[in-house]
Amino acid sequence: MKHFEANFDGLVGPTHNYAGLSFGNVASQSNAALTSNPKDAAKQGLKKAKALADMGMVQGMLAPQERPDLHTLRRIGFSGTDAEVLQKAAQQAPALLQACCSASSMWTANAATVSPSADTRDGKLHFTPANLVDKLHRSIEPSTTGNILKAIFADSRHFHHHEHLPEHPSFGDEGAANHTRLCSDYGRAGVEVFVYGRAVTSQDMPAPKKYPARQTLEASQAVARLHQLEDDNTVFMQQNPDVIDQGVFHNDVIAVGNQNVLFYHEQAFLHTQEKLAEIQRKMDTDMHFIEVPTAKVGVQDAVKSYLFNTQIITLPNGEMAIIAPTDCEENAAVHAYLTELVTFNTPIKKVHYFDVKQSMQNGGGPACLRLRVAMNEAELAAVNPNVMMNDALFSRLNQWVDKHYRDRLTIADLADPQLLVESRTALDELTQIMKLGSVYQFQR
Ligand SMILES: N=C(N)NCCC[C@H](NC(=O)CCC(=O)O)C(=O)O
Repeated sequence: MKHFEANFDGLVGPTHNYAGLSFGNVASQSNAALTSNPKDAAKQGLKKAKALADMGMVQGMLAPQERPDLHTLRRIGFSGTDAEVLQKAAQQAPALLQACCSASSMWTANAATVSPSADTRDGKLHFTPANLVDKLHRSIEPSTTGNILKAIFADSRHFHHHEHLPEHPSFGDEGAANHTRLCSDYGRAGVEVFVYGRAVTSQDMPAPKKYPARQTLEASQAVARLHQLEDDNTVFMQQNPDVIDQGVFHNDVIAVGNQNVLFYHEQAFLHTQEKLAEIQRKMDTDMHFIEVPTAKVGVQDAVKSYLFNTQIITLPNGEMAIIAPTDCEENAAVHAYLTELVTFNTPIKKVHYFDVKQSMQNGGGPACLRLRVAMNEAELAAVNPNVMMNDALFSRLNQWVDKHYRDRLTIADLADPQLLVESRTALDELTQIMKLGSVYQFQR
């Protein structure tokens, strides 16, 4: 049976904006209050997804969430008509309104952790939506994320869905952004590497001092238990707290893996050599550990350019390619490194650059925009086909964006009741295009 790694990219929602909501995420904070362009943002994402489909990759799209989130605003005490709720929230608690308007679900690397069936004891593909408790605006995503994943991966003979972890900082879970699956072949049992920022139950372990560590060891262990992984195919590594304090708020900002390649910065982890040896011991093939030294690319350049928030994909011809943001091309040190990398003796042979600047300005690169789901043919055949990227879906979604999205959005616009109407109209139509059923609160 054939096996694939599919990428499911987050479709950028109609309220994409720059509110500076993510403390510890340098781009989000430094671009706060910029005017955004939701239409461009959605189209940049669609272009990247379509380009991967055209390279022969299996590519799907995940629907955005309902924003402004009137359900949450009402839950925290704003009442009246929808327009009144928006107006009162804007006047009395603008930060809460902004949190309820973020299009942050576009970064589907944070949607869930996914374990392919080759790794799990029950032989099913497991999903656990991330609770994202560290940030208010993200903590309101997991229930709808679960609805969307269930609407796409519906067949219980193949797919096993879990509830998100308890909503407490002890179980801070950021999903696939802190999880990398390594394997010799997508269909063979691999090694699932969970990278955490702090451990709650061992207070003497190092932790960042300035910025939050969003992922806990306890959350990673809980997901590994839920997904029925064996000790022999899991590795838990700690992220270097010093790099979290330099803006590496997720591990996928400093490391990325694919099959037998782990591409990471010299300063990414703690106890690096010991942990890499454990990975190698548990793998059934030789690993390529590609370590980028600080002397070639400093942490600041890595954070600015998102060198490691790149996708490493295996093309149908077996070669690997890197999908990088154009910001990597514009940074001299990073561009020089990538140009050299493809000449090394590793499976990575090409780099493709994509303009995803609307997302990058909020700290989301190509890898943040996608959730990886390794599947076999039978599982792929059970996926809702209406979310899979092809010529028809690409042109349908571009038309949909043209019809419903604004090309300019400021923070002040978030209270505009018309934006709510536009957003709901767009999402209602999208659920019909993607045949998702009623996944949103406003449809229930
Ligand atoms: N690295 C991965 N996988 N994902 C990137 C997520 C970026 C996101 N930015 C934001 O949520 C900013 C929203 C704002 O400020 O308006 C975050 O910090 O959670």
